Amino acid sequence: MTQSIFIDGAAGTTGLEIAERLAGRSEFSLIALDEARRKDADARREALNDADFVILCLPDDAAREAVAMIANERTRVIDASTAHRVAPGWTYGFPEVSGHDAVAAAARVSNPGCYSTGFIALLAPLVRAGLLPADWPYSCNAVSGYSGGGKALIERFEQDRDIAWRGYALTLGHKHVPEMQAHCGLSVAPLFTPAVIPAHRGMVVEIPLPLAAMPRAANPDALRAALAEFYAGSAIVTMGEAPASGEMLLRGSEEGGDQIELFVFGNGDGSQARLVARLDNLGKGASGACVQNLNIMAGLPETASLRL
Ligand SMILES: NC(=O)C1=CN([C@@H]2O[C@H](COP(=O)(O)OP(=O)(O)OC[C@H]3O[C@@H](n4cnc5c(N)ncnc54)[C@H](OP(=O)(O)O)[C@@H]3O)[C@@H](O)[C@H]2O)C=CC1
Ligand SMILES: CC(=O)N[C@@H](CCC(=O)OP(=O)(O)O)C(=O)O
Repeated sequence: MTQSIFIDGAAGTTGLEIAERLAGRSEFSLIALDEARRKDADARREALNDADFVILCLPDDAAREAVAMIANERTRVIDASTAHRVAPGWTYGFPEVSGHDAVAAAARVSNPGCYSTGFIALLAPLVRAGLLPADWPYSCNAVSGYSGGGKALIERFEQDRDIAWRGYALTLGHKHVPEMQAHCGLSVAPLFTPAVIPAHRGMVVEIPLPLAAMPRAANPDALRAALAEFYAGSAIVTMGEAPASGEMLLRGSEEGGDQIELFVFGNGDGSQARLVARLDNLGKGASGACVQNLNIMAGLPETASLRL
């Protein structure tokens, strides 16, 4: 039987990419609101309650408002915004880390933030295995393509070609920090330094580790082996090959995709390591993860219509 889907915020960056991925899927039918009605509260309320699955691609306040409009037990929700990522009653939509069964059974799924996806993919399995401490003050440095900031940041970067790097969250209160801390089980909030670069899409998230100074920390080879074992069998989370050239590149022309690649680099004596994740902020960082969660919730193969 065909299941109906309403993407609230379908005209935005994340919503458009989800619709592209779902085009041609016979298992789903899309409920669409035309341009004149896509922000009309009554039209949205009707669509939100008619759909089997709702995917929210909205700013946080509008996402909270949309959830409050759902007045039936049947409609299941995937929220791409930050509104519900540490909220009680919501399942964190990172199936590799939260568990596929939990996502499959959930009525309310919060899609992880793009930076958080890289951070949690790297750190959660290692802390859980006791190979890195849960009580260490981790740092995370990251760069994102400008599509991570939605329509407004895309317009800004495409109008001002002179911006070569944009550091932000300078007062250290980035909205992804609570989910990073909660879903890695850390007792101390990580210190997070994000920046935007003049590429449309793509991101690199890095956790530098002064292993020799850390209590209960394994060596880089053990960390790499543990991540490879944890994600063995996943077509989406993969281990990258150490580049023979000695450098990693993110190219502005890259088309992106729904995989995430993980790397563990270490120095000769194993006293320092760099955990690095490379992903597409619009892929596993947003739309690809929404479609993966939708597939799992609908009981379908998790990689259907993903860009692998
Ligand atoms: N871009 C990314 O890489 C990622 C984004 N996200 C999250 O996904 C969500 C969507 O982000 P993104 O697609 O980038 O943002 P965009 O700004 O590109 O799109 C948001 C869309 O929501 C629409 N909208 C705003 N308010 C309402 C409302 N009250 N009712 C109906 N529609 C409304 C906007 O309309 P209009 O077109 O008129 O402005 C716009 O089309 C956000 O919460 C974002 O944080 C999550 C992970 C990564
Ligand atoms: C480059 C850029 O601005 N990125 C966004 C995060 C994108 C993302 O993951 O969004 P949500 O957490 O809202 O879902 C930011 O840092 O606010």
